[in-house]
Amino acid sequence: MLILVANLGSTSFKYKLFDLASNADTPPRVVGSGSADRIGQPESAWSATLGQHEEDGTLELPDHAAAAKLHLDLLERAGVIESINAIDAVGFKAVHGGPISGAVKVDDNVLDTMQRFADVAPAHNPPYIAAMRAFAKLLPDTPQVAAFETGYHQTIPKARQVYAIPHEWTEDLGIRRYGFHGASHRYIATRLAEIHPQAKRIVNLHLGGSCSITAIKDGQSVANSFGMTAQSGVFHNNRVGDFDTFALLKLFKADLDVDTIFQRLGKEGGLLGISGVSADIRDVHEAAEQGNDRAKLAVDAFVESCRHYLGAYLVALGGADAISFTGGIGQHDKIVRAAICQNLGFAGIKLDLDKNNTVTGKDEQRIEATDSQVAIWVLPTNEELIVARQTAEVLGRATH
Ligand SMILES: Nc1ncnc2c1ncn2[C@@H]1O[C@H](COP(=O)(O)OP(=O)(O)O)[C@@H](O)[C@H]1O
Ligand SMILES: CC(=O)OP(=O)(O)O
Ligand SMILES: [Mg+2]
Repeated sequence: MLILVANLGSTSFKYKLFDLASNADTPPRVVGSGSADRIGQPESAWSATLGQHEEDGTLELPDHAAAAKLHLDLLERAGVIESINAIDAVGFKAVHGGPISGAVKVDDNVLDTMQRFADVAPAHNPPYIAAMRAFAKLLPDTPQVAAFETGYHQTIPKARQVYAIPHEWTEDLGIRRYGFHGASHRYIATRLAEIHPQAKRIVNLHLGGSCSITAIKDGQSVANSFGMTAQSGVFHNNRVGDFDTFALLKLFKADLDVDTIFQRLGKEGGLLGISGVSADIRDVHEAAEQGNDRAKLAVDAFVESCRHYLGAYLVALGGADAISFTGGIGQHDKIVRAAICQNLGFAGIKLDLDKNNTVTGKDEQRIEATDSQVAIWVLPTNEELIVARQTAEVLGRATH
């Protein structure tokens, strides 16, 4: 069974094409994969692995649709599949389904619900809705599954779900913390259970275009930094993160209308807002190195934002056996990892700077000092594998 999993990140397009054997003991095989970064920027670097063959290049003015088309064409051209009609199902790492959580077959009700929540998921729901519609046109008979990110976080205790608001808003309108990045946090929890089974208390830092931190106890999510929406918690590439709701009153009084305020908080905040340079941390570091004070402030504030939740979750878990870094920044940014781990010896967390500097980001590596009580992992995430398994499950096929 060939399952294509589409991961439309806030800054990237990623996909994997899995061949899932009917035998549950055979692990899914990736027959093709690819990515494109800097979606929405002038130029994107893309790469693809198509069987034994690798290719890369650049794409001008990339959006998710252009990146998806490029990769589907490459799959056909490289002969990995004869035509896209060979794909048996498409799984989406969907984000906000409001009351719909976990994995479900995409139908009009799912699309309508995603549309109703598009206002609170502006960076994610619109491109997913567009992609689902585009695939339905291309492959009208191929089933689609949406694996909503909130599913993994259903184990978060109520006291960490509620906002301190009139309770009828929570009960009647569903205004509460949901948590996102469920596929990634679930993958890391599952993977660490295999390669580091002694680690029962884990803080996983998924830092990418969107950033979130999860406290994991015995494999389950018990806290996640995202709230009602994927704009909250640790701040993001260009989205605000945690913010004081009453500060909005000052913005209204400054004669800004609601749409403008939310547009700017959702597109001109985060790393971009503070630095004024870029939403991509690679550019922000470069500017900071050249002496740009706002760029340096953006990196420092980002690190503080991460340490805030790391500290909170160490308390929630009563200490950690392991912390792990994943996502584009988590896997590749040694400056951020080192700054987050600085002076945490009191909590048993000590980084080995040499290991931190030489880690590939593509392999599973440990970077703690020999006298650290807490393991520090850098782990490539594999959200697509989780979504492929969920897709097969929804469509009624047993998988490994
Ligand atoms: N080699 C790198 N070094 C440092 N940061 C990187 C690198 N590659 C990507 N990033 C950061 O990771 C972000 C993308 O992370 P990713 O997890 O792919 O994002 P998303 O899924 O949210 O689109 C980029 O915006 C950039 O800030
Ligand atoms: C919330 C979420 O899934 O974010 P992203 O796709 O940007 O990583
Ligand atoms: Mg992502």
